Amino acid sequence: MNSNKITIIGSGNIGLSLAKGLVKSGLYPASAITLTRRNINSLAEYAAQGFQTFDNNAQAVKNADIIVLAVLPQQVNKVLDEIKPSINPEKQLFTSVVSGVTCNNIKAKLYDSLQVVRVMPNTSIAIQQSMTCFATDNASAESLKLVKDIFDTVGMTIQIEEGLMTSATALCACGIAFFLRSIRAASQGGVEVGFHAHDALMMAAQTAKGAADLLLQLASHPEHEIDKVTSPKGCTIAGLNEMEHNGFSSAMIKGIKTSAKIAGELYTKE
Ligand SMILES: NC(=O)C1=CN([C@@H]2O[C@H](COP(=O)(O)OP(=O)(O)OC[C@H]3O[C@@H](n4cnc5c(N)ncnc54)[C@H](OP(=O)(O)O)[C@@H]3O)[C@@H](O)[C@H]2O)C=CC1
Ligand SMILES: O=C(O)[C@@H]1CCC=N1
Repeated sequence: MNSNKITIIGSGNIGLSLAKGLVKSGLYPASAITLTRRNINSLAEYAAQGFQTFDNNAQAVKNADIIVLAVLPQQVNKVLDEIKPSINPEKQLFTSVVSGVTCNNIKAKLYDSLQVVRVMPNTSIAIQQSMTCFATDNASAESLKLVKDIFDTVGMTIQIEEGLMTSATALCACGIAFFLRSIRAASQGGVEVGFHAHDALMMAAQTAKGAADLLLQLASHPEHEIDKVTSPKGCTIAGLNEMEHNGFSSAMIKGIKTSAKIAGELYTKE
């Protein structure tokens, strides 16, 4: 178990998913994690589980070894102004999951000497299945190892160039929604061909999980695995080609490009 203390500023969807994942992984006890939000009543159930909860960000960061910024991009500036007097740039490691906010944006508001690591997890971090990308322009190898070790316990990690963080947001963080919608669509197709909705959803989800695991466990290429499914003159190629004629791959590619573009513009939007 880790001995350092984490403060998550902005305990909404991703902040709470992270907190749950870290406790589930066994790396941190709930008591080592501080959660903040303005509406602190919404955190009552987490306080009951042993998390520290605050509605005062400045107070909440004082004893933290690691700070995780998890508010919306348009909420960042106000929060950074609030916590600046309580930050110790020589002792604390600052991480941010906020889309579109660069390490330099954060240092410009806080301290140049502060070590900042941008981290892009997704909501499956709550069940230790996140694909988490991280990047920095000034953190030490030791700090990066600390971040990697933490996020490795709640899924897979990859260090990337900071310039690719908005692309990572689209592919991996927004990606959860894209794949969920694909599964939902598959289940709706399943209902049309005869299954009850509940069964169809479970069948589609397990099929998607199996497809993903074929790639992850066998290090295989999708088209190689697709070739094994598509019997000549068969029903798979007929269905797949019908989907492609209707823009299946194109829709996913265009959606990811749009999300990446918007992710890069979020900080400037108030
Ligand atoms: N959702 C996702 O899958 C992912 C999101 N992200 C990024 O994470 C960030 C948060 O997204 P998400 O969790 O979806 O958003 P949410 O709106 O669910 O969470 C933001 C939280 O911040 C709290 N908050 C707002 N202002 C303050 C403040 N001044 N002090 C303390 N807490 C505050 C809000 O609670 P209250 O109003 O009570 O203060 C809210 O719970 C975004 O920047 C997003 O880009 C990154 C990866 C994945
Ligand atoms: O939709 C958003 O802007 C955030 C960032 C990635 C996932 N959710």
